[in-house]
Amino acid sequence: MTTTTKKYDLKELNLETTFGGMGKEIDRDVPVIDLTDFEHRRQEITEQLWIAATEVGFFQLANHGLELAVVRKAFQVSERFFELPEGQKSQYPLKKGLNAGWEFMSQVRPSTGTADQKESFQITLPHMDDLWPNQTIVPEFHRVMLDMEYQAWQLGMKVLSCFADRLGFARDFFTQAHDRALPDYQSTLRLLHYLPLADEAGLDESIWRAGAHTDFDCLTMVFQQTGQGGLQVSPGKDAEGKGDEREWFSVLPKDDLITCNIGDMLMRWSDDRLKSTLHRVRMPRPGEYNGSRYSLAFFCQANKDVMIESPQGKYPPISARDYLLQRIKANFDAAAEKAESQKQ
Ligand SMILES: O=C(O)CCC(=O)C(=O)O
Ligand SMILES: [Fe+2]
Repeated sequence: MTTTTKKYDLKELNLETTFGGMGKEIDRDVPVIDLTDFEHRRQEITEQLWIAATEVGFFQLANHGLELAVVRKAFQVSERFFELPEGQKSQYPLKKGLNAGWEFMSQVRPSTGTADQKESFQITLPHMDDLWPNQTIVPEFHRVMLDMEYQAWQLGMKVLSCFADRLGFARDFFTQAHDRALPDYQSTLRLLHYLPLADEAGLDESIWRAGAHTDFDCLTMVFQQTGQGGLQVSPGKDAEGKGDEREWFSVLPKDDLITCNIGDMLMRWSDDRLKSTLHRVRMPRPGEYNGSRYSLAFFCQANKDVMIESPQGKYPPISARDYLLQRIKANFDAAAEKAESQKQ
């Protein structure tokens, strides 16, 4: 088991350093919540979301209204992007601290201390000026991703409006806090490509497609493709010191379901009533499909100038800007420091 001993300012980050081990696998179902006829069934759906989010922290949305054709197109275009030669992709480098642009194996999770085996391209609308591949480089990229980003945002706000109701906030509280029209908007659509594995590769327990972590945001919506598994969830983030006794269950990917989880911002905003849940993406094991895995994730991250204030004062107020910056720094600085020291 690999653990790092670094001390962070945020409670969430110090906890994360204790989560890196394999643990043991259990079977558990993720609650599936059917959004059919949302406006008429709002109350019932809110109850189901609340139970799933307070008890498990993970749930899947069915009949959510986000067209499958849009999602499939976004996957296609994302694959076209990742197929580009490295020299071309590096024209769109990740902007430090802004969640915009392309990175390759640069995310080191505090839980594992090793780089995630993946590349990603992040879309955060206010920072994209020079980052859109044009029509000849990846046809339709801009149009398809804008459409996907908008539809994901709309659905995210619908789900968050249910949590707002239940928390006693105005129904549009989170929509205001994630205002797409403002320059400090910082919700992110992330295209992910987990690298294929060589056939002869054995199992290295310190290497992960995505090391164990909780998300920084309010709500994450992950789109996955049938047959490309690996996402695992550990219920009960707060049970510290479990080491290899920590339990993990796998989430079965399905094209028409959206896998959602609560992130740390919403956990703070709800005085820990809503659970931000630990998860990871494991490597394929010998004999399993070991080709590329693609996923798309939309992170509902409150606008920079919004203050995250926990109603019962469990956490000191912090701006969404400062909160996110600390989390990004903890994930990306290790790789940057290493690259810098290799240059010297
Ligand atoms: O790709 C996945 O299935 C999960 C991705 C994830 O957890 C993340 O990017 O935060
Ligand atoms: Fe995540």
